[in-house]
Amino acid sequence: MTPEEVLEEFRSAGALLQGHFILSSGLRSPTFLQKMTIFSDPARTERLCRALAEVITARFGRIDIVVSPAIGGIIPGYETARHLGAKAIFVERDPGGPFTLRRGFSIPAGSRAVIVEDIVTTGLSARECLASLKDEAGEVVGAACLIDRSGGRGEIGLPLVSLVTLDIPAYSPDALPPELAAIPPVKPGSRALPKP
Ligand SMILES: O=P(O)(O)OC[C@H]1O[C@H](OP(=O)(O)OP(=O)(O)O)[C@H](O)[C@@H]1O
Ligand SMILES: O=C(O)c1cc(=O)[nH]c(=O)[nH]1
Ligand SMILES: [Mg+2]
Repeated sequence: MTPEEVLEEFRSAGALLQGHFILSSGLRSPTFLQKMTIFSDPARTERLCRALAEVITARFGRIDIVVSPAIGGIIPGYETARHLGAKAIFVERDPGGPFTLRRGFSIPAGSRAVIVEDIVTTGLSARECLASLKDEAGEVVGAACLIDRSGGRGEIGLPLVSLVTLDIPAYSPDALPPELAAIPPVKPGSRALPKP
C-alpha cells in the first residue's frame, strides 16, 4: 500500500479531522486522525493491517506476539496479528495510571513481540507500553504504527516502522497560534487529562 493510498483510506472514511484537538501527550493540534472511524470498518482495517503486517515481517522477521496500548491499539493490534499468524495481547491503564499487562497475558521466554500502535505523535504511549513490558521474559524487537505523525522524531526506544510518516503540527498549550486558540478544544482519546 502506498502512503497516498493509506491517506486516502483516512480521507474517504472521514477520519482526517480539522479543529482544535488535545492530544494524548497534552500537545494541541489543528489536525486529528480519528482512527476509530477507520476501525469501525472491518474491510478498511483489514487492508491497512495486512499492509502493516507485511512491513513488520520485512523489517523484524518472525513475530509471535503483537502487544498494543489500549484503547486505540487493540483493534489494529488484533488485525495485524491475524495477518502475522501471531497472538494479540494488550496493555491497559487503570484511570490515570500506567499501562499494565493484565488478564493473564505474558510474553514468554523465546518469543518475539512487536508493539503495534494506531498513531504515533510523540511516541510517549508506545514508550510507556514498552516500559510496562520490562519484566517479560520474551524479546520486544520493534514497534509499528499505521501513521507516524511525528515527522520521524517520535522516540520509542525501539526501531519504529509505519505505513506513512507525516509531519503534522502540534503545539504546546502555552504557545498556540491565534487561529487555534480561537477554537474550543476537544480531547478525543482515553488518557485522563491532568487535573487543572
Ligand atoms: O505518540 P503519542 O504522543 O503517545 O500519541 C499517540 C497515542 O495517542 C492516542 O492514544 P490516547 O492516549 O489518546 O488514547 P486511545 O488509545 O484511547 O485513543 C493514540 O492511540 C496513540 O496511542
Ligand atoms: O496524539 C494523539 O493523541 C493522537 C493523534 C491523532 O492524530 N490521532 C489519535 O488518535 N491520537
Ligand atoms: Mg492510544
